[in-house]
Amino acid sequence: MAPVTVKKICCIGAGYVGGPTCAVIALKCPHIQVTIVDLNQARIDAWNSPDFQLPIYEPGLEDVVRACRGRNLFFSTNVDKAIQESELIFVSVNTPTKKSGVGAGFGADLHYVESATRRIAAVANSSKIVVEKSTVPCRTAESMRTILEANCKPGCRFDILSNPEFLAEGTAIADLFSPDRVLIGSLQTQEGKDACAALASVYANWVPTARILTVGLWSSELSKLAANAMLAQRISSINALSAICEATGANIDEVAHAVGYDSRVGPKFLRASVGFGGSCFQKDILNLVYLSESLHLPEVAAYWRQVVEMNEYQKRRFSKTVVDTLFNTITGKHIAVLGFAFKADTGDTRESPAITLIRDFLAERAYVTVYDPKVEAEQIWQDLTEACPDLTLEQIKKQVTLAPSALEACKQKEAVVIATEWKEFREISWQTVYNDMTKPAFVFDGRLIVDADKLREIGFKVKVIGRGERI
Ligand SMILES: NC(=O)c1ccc[n+]([C@@H]2O[C@H](COP(=O)([O-])OP(=O)(O)OC[C@H]3O[C@@H](n4cnc5c(N)ncnc54)[C@H](O)[C@@H]3O)[C@@H](O)[C@H]2O)c1
Ligand SMILES: O=c1ccn([C@@H]2O[C@H](COP(=O)(O)OP(=O)(O)O[C@H]3O[C@H](CO)[C@@H](O)[C@H](O)[C@H]3O)[C@@H](O)[C@H]2O)c(=O)[nH]1
Repeated sequence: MAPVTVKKICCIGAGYVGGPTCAVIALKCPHIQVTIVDLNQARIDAWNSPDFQLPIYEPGLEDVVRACRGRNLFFSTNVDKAIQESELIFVSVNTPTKKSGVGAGFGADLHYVESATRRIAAVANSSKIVVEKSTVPCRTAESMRTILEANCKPGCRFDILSNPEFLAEGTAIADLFSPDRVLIGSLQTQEGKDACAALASVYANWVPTARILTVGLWSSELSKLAANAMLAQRISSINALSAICEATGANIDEVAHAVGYDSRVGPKFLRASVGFGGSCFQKDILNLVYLSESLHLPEVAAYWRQVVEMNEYQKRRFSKTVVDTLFNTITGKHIAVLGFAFKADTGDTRESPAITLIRDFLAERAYVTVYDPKVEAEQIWQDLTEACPDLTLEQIKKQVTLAPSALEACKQKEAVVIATEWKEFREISWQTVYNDMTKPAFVFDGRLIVDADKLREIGFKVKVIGRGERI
C-alpha cells in the first residue's frame, strides 16, 4: 500500500502545543485543511474571536492565525466530525502529573490521552494515522494501539506514530518554523513506515529532510523525556554551582561562560536562575523517575530525581536569602515581585518559581505586590489559592496586591524581587525605582538581568543569584 496523501488533519487539543503547531502546519501547507478541536468551548471561542484575542500569548502566533484562519485552519468543538473527516489525527492533549492513585506525584495522568483515543476508536469510519503529539511515558503508543485495534471497524486500519513536540514557550513560532529536528517514531513494519512517510511529507513542506528523524516508536517516546531531562539537568547543575559561587565569591556568569566555551558543553541552557518552571521539565523528569522505578532501576530513578530536588533547593535558597538579607524577618515588610510567568514572553504560569517565592513570603506574613506584563489577574489569584491551601482568597488578597506597571509595583517597597526575565525589567529606570522606595532599598535578582554595579552606584543593596559579593 502506498503512503497516504494527507489532505485533512485534525488536532485534538487546542492548547499551547496543538494550537501553535497545527496553525503553523496550516500556514506552511495551504493544500491541507487543518481543524483543531477541543472540549473547552471558551478556549475554542478565544481561538475564533473576531479580534484575535487568542487563548495563549506567543510572539508571532497571531500573524500565523490571521493568515490562515477560515482559509485552511479551523477551530471547533465538533471533535467527532473532525475525526471522521481527517486522514491524520494529532493527539495533543494534556498529560499532567497524577495527583492521586498509583504513581501519584510522579506518573503521567494519561486519562486525557485515553479518552481522546477512545473517541477516535468510537467515531472513526475510515482508516486513520493517529499521531501521539503529547509527551507520554514510553510505550503509551502500545496502549493506544490496543484500544484502537480492539474497536476497528471492518475495512479500516489505524497506524500509530509518535511525534513529540520540542517547541519552547515564548519562542514557539520560531521553533516551529525552523525546528532543530522533527522526530517521528513508528513501528518498523511496512505499514508503520508508510504512515511515517505520510507524516514526514507534511513536515517536508518546510523542514529540510535531513532534520526529519525517523526512529522506532519507543525510542521516539523516550527521546522526548530524555531531551527535557537533560536540558533541566543543565539548569540544576549550573544552579548547584551558583550556590558554591555565592559561598566563595566566584561569579556564576563567568563560570558558565568559561564552561560553555568548551564546544563539547556548549553555551546554551547554562543560565543560573531562581529555578526552572513551566509545565514540562518537572513533570517529564518525574515521569522518567517513575518509569525507572517501574523498571526496577532505583539508581537511575534517584539520579534524575535529584535534578528536581536541586530545583526545589534553589527556590528555597532564594527565599531564604531574601529573609536573611532583610535582617532575618520580612513580617509586615513590603516586597515587589516583578514577573509571575515561568519565563519571559509567555503568559503561562504553570510551575512558575514566582508562585513558590510568593507562597514563602506570605508564610512569613510579608505584603507582596506583583506585576507581570502578560499574566491575567484571575490566573494569579488561582495559582496563589492553589499554592496556599491554608489561606482563603480573601486572606491572600489582604497580603497581595497587583500593580499595573513595574514602577508602580516598586513604590514604597523595601525590596524588589525579579522572578521573570522580562525585557522591560532590564530597561526600567532604576533611578526612579530607587527614588520611590523605602530605604535601605534592596534588589534580589533571580534572573541575572540587572547591572549590579550600576544599581549599587544608585544606592541599592543588591543580591544576584550566583554572586558572592557582600552588600
Ligand atoms: N507546553 C509546552 O510548551 C509543551 C511543549 C512540548 C510538549 N508538550 C506536551 O504537549 C501536551 C499538551 O500540552 P499543552 O501545554 O498544549 O496542554 P494544554 O493544557 O495547554 O492543552 C491541552 C488541551 O487538550 C484539551 N483536551 C483534553 N482532553 C481532551 C479530549 N479528550 N478531547 C478534546 N480536547 C481535549 C484540553 O481542554 C486542553 O485545551 C502535553 O503532553 C505536554 O507535556 C507541551
Ligand atoms: O539556562 C536556562 C534556561 C531556562 N531556564 C528556565 O527553565 C524553564 C524552562 O524554559 P524553556 O525550556 O525555555 O521553556 P519550556 O517552554 O518549558 O520548554 C521546554 O519544555 C518543552 C516542553 O516539553 C520542550 O518542548 C522544550 O524543548 C523545552 O525547552 C524556564 O523557567 C526558564 O526560565 C533557566 O533557568 N536557565
